[in-house]
Amino acid sequence: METFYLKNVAKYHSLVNKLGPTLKPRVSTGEAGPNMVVSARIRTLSKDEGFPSAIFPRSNQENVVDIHDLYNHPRGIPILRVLSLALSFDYQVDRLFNSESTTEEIYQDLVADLVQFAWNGGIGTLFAYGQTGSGKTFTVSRLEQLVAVTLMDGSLKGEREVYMTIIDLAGNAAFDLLNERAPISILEDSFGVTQMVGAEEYQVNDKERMGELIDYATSFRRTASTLKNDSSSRSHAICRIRIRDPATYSDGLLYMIDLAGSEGARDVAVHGADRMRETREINISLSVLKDCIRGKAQVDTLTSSGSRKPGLKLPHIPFRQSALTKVLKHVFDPTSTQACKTIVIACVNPSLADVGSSKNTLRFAEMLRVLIPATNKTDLDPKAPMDWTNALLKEWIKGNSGTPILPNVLAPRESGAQLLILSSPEFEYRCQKCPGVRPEQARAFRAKLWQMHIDSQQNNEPSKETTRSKPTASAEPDTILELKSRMSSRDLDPALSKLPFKKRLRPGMVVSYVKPLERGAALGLPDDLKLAVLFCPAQAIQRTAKDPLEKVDKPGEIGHVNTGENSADNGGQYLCALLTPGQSADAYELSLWRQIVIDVDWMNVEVHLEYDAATRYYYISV
Ligand SMILES: Nc1ncnc2c1ncn2[C@@H]1O[C@H](COP(=O)(O)OP(=O)(O)OP(=O)(O)O)[C@@H](O)[C@H]1O
Repeated sequence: METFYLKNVAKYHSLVNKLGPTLKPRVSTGEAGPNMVVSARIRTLSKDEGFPSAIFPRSNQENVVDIHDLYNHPRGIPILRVLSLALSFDYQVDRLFNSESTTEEIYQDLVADLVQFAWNGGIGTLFAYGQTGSGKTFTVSRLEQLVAVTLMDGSLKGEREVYMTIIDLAGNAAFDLLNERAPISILEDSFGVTQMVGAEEYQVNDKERMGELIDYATSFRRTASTLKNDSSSRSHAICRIRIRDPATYSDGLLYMIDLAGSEGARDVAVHGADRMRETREINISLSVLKDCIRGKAQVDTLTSSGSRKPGLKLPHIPFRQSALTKVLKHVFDPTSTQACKTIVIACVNPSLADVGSSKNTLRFAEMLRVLIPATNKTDLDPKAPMDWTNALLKEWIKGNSGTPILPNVLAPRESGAQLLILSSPEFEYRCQKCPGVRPEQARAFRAKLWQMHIDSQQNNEPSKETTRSKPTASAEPDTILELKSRMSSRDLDPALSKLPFKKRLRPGMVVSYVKPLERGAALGLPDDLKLAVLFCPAQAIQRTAKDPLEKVDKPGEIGHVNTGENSADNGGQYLCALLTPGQSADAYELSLWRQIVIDVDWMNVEVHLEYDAATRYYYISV
């Protein structure tokens, strides 16, 4: 085929030049949601490749590209496929970067906001997807360096601690790229939290150090040569940046993922059976990823577009089906209450020789776009923010802020539900972007929205009934409400309650604890934090962090996890997550990332908590 293309380069140019500029415009049936941007980057075409460019950004319609493929007609005269199958090869994304766009432009347009979002406590995820040699590593590695600069140059407001972990996944096996590619395990603990067991996490304080770690990890990435790329990445590389706010102990997360190249069967045929199997595994994990990204976007759309109904059956998100999506559980888990934003960069090589793969990549990108249908609903409750579309929300902001909080700045595309789950630093940051808005006004405005939401849910008796219903051990939950109803910390076996609680410690149990003063001070914990959820025995996560560059052992550097140096018996310690007081009395928020090790001796008593889906808080039940 490549010979055919090369022989007909002149013919191809003349056919493309004859095409008029106006092809039938693409018509969107809705608008993109605020939490997902699907973009495409057309890589620069090197002259040495010898093929003309076959991908053409449409001049009269933004973010649409046409691919013109040459067809070897049986009568012997090559024709453009696009003429015989009009509209077959045009694709639309949310944001298109042409071959002149630099990675710096992509960063400014898409990624800078994602970094700010994670800095403010959200979960930001960036994927680079595309066939081998399409520029994924080129794009992600430069973006990582730019992220390092932003995180470390002091331009973001507030104090944060930054931690990095970099792993790669080949099939279902996982390896630590900051520890000489040592094998690690991706496990879900009994509390349902995914742990990268054995992976090291490093605190970083300057951009040089971050850059060194990124380069060090790259040198351990698994690569092999393909027809398209001399050193093709045959694994998914995941860089996780955890951004801790020491004032609140909450974590924002930024994932930057350079996916393995999707190779066609033609490319791997010359490499034998092992390579075929490897390619099959990569393609399966990419397919699961597509289902998860799409499923999550559908769930977001259904639960936040104003069309959510109680008991609504939500799409299944198969995040347990591959190691890649398991690591990203809290991005895809529909029960996650942390706000998430996702960016996909579909990378394509514009060469005519690659049209087949480019079409696949752009088709994949299009499939990830879940559009929010235009709605003219009239039955939305004006007192229930969960129901509000973006238009209603903007109206409310305009009429209620009292200060000049601009609707387009606070909620450019969000629905009411999406604004509610935005982290408070992000909410306040957006308010303060409006001239003249003070921090206390921003906080008060958020409280006003939340109060309205809580009031609206309290009037909604049937939903309360559902959320408080008895847990059942059988059958997978189908809806968010049903799932939340099982989020009680009570032991499912009432007979066990007769035993002293220290004899029946189990993951998921909530305990109150009193820490000896000097230990509390050493951990830097505020005095009011006295409830915690047990995860697992401390020895299950004990480790030391080895600095891969300086070869120095740094015990206990991971997060603020105390590895129990003062304890005589490690079996008497549990890794726990803290519960922090919420906005209303007796309400608590679960901070999954604020983990500490607690001695059993410090524990006082078991506390029963019930999750209330309406307010998204845990309440002490008597
Ligand atoms: N936008 C670009 N401008 C200039 N050169 C580029 C660009 N994108 C990629 N390249 C070059 O193309 C080659 C392949 O890029 P890269 O290794 O990033 O591809 P990849 O998609 O990560 O491939 P694989 O999946 O096989 O790892 C590299 O030599 C890279 O420098």
